[in-house]
Amino acid sequence: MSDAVLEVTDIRKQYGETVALNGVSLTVQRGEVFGLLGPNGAGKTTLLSIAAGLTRADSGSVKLFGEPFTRDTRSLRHLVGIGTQDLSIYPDLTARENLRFFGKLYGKGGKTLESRVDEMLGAVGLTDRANDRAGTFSGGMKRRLNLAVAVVHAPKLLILDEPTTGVDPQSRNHIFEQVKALSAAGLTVIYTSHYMEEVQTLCKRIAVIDNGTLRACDTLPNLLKRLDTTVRVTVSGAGADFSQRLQAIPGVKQSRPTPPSPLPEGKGEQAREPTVLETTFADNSFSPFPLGRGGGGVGSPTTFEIVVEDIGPVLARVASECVASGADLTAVTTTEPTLERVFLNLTGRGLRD
Ligand SMILES: Nc1ncnc2c1ncn2[C@@H]1O[C@H](COP(=O)(O)OP(=O)(O)OP(=O)(O)O)[C@@H](O)[C@H]1O
Repeated sequence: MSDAVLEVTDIRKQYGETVALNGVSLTVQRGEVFGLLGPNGAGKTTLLSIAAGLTRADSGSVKLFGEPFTRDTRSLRHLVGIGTQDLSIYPDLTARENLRFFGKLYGKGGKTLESRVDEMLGAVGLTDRANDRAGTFSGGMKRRLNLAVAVVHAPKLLILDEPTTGVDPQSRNHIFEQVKALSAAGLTVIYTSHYMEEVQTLCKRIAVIDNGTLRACDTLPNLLKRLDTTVRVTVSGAGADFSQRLQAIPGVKQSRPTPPSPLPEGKGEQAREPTVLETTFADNSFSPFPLGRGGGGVGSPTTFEIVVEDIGPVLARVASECVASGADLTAVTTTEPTLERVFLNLTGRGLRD
């Protein structure tokens, strides 16, 4: 049996002139927490809504647990739970009534539903407020209840569209921990958020969409490998040709005297955006490159920026070049690749609203 819980193939969706999805295909595997990232208006909610059977695609197909799934498919609906970006809960119902309502909507009832409702209230920390109207809740409590109603019918696939937006750190952490617990219990989760650290921590694989198109879909380590590393090398007493010497080191893709920040911007997957490992040693006495201390050392320090794919083999050569050119190596600064930089590399820095 296939391990694919959700397979979307070549999904297209247009709202008037706006192309929300322009042929998106992806597969979510059983048991994984799958991250979906994209700037505002990228098409995430539209995709999730089609995947959950709430919106009809113009073309393309959705399979849920290997079965064709559309807005008209009733039999598979109970397998999916969706925590919508705009809250689904009813403000005039109490927390308990909301949970009962959504449970019944999916065909649950009786003692099983009542005990599930109690379980969910406890899981999201709302037992004490069970009989209060949801409209009286704080933003964090509403978000927690929104999560509970998404899973009250015990779905097999949980889709969460920005579940922690607009909540305080306590509620955010609570929701985050609940998602981890649900995942540990075997639920497959699709998680979309603008908080990169949430996605980086939770998700096994991550898709990035932009302008209705899938830009990348891979594991976090593989996404991070797309980035080059930029190393800032500060030396005193460097000769005029020092940048060229650095450029000549095997593995150095680019070298130049200190450019203005920010780092050069890559475009799409063709360009690998430089990133940096923050490891600065400003004090020469702690320099890990004692061999790099040449006899020169005169003049004010100059910083060069080099772009490398793999920092390891290059650093020793940088130190050797300092010795050879009689310069003092005074600092090396690098920066860790992050999901945020991968995201910006894939989607650009232009504002989207
Ligand atoms: N019901 C609709 N009618 C018209 N246009 C829509 C509708 N829903 C979405 N759109 C448009 O489709 C595009 C994709 O929107 P969508 O909400 O899917 O993006 P998103 O990635 O979820 O954005 P955000 O991060 O802001 O929630 C946007 O240009 C949006 O304005």
